[in-house]
Amino acid sequence: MSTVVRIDDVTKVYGSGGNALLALDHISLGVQQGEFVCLLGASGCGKSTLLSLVAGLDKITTGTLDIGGRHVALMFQEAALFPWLSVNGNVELPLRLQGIGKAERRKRASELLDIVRLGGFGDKRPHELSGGMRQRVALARALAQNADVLLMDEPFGALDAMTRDILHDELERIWREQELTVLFVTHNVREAVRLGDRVVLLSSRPGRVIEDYRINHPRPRRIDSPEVSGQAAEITDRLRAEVARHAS
Ligand SMILES: Nc1ncnc2c1ncn2[C@@H]1O[C@H](COP(=O)(O)OP(=O)(O)OP(=O)(O)O)[C@@H](O)[C@H]1O
Repeated sequence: MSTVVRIDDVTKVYGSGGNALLALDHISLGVQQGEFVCLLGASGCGKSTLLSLVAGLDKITTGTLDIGGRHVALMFQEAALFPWLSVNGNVELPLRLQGIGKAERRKRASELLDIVRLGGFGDKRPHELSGGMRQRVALARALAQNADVLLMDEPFGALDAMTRDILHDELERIWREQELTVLFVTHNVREAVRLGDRVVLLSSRPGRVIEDYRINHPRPRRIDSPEVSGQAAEITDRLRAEVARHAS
């Protein structure tokens, strides 16, 4: 297995002088090809910061971060679809930016919408869709970028539990079928254990890696299974201890 994302001793400081804020403190983390890694931690511990550094949206302060020139696609809690474009138009946008011609774009968008089980919805506008459907479109649009690594920042955080549960199943299926590498930020411990091959626990700010759990329960997992619940309880205890340590 090859390492797709290599983060070595990375520190991130926002601002400077008296306003300097240490967000990430000597983080080291490797993500292997095809791995599903969840980043978990208390609010403000730097999860989104780490994702934006991997995405190249911001610069590290010290250390090294190497993604070997690979392409990344990002997905956020809000689908951030263009409201004036149809579903097809939104999914086709990255294809258009890749210089793919109209007929091929339409064909590919249709395949991608089938993958996220939205076949037949291509002519709808984002406002005509539910929150879960909009996240499916956002996922199709991310897949259209043909990226090696999918970076997801609480993509299901705004959805109701049932919709989230269904999208966990869908994401797991797509991750396997498309052989994706996923780095997934959440503060939902059960969600992390439901989805991850690994759950990387960050300390309260400044973020440091305090545990790297390997989750070996067979897939597909149920979020309410005894295995997932048991491991989530163990990780929650560790997280609580960390938050309490930080607060004292
Ligand atoms: N652009 C920025 N400029 C200054 N400070 C920032 C910036 N972005 C984030 N921070 C600070 O860095 C710290 C880490 O923020 P970040 O959003 O990465 O945490 P998080 O773990 O994703 O939080 P949450 O779970 O609440 O979304 C916070 O204290 C935040 O206020």
